[in-house]
Amino acid sequence: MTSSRNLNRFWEWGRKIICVGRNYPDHAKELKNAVPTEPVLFLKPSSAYVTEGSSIMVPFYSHNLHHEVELGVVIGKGGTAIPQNAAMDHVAGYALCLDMTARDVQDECKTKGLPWTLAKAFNTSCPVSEFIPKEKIADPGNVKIWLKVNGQLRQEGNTSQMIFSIPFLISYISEIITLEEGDLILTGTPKGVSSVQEHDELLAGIEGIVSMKFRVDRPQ
Ligand SMILES: CC(=O)CC(=O)C(=O)O
Ligand SMILES: [Mg+2]
Repeated sequence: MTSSRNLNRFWEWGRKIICVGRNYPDHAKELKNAVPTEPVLFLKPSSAYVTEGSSIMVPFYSHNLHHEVELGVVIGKGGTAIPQNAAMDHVAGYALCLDMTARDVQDECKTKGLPWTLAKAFNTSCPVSEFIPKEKIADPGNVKIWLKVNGQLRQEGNTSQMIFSIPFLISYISEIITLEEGDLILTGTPKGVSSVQEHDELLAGIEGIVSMKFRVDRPQ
């Protein structure tokens, strides 16, 4: 069945944003977390989306907002318990994404054993690039992603460093949470996460494929 909605604007669909944490060993280590043996999952609401031309807003309750550059996978065909060998048939394309994280709040949540919602799911916590059709990335398991703050390189990694591959993640997630057309999976961040301030300019890219620019602001 074909959909009347256009996946080129997947962020308007209001579907799930499923995030994978600690999927790069060097990032797990920089935050002194154990390297996971099973994917760490959390969710963002669709109100977290922000696209170029709008600003990333620092949540009023945070004083340590971090960038996390990640490859996003846009689901084109839904499914439950999708086998790994069929997983890529469910992918419509990709997007470069930021998993903006209120690190001070996340640290407090971890200490208190509370969920990460305030740290990860606030408005504008998921900046995204334009939609990248599947054919434009021949091997999503081998692309370079990077992020600069005010012209300074802070993050640079390759998706080949991911602990859990995209087919594995689609299969694993879909056994627990049914995937729907328009869902987005954030696949985790490489090392180099750091603080951003009001008025900073974030420039991020997938080498040779896409780049995107966002400004950071604070609500008045
Ligand atoms: C510790 C984290 O915030 C995990 C995360 O989001 C990641 O990408 O890794
Ligand atoms: Mg992340």
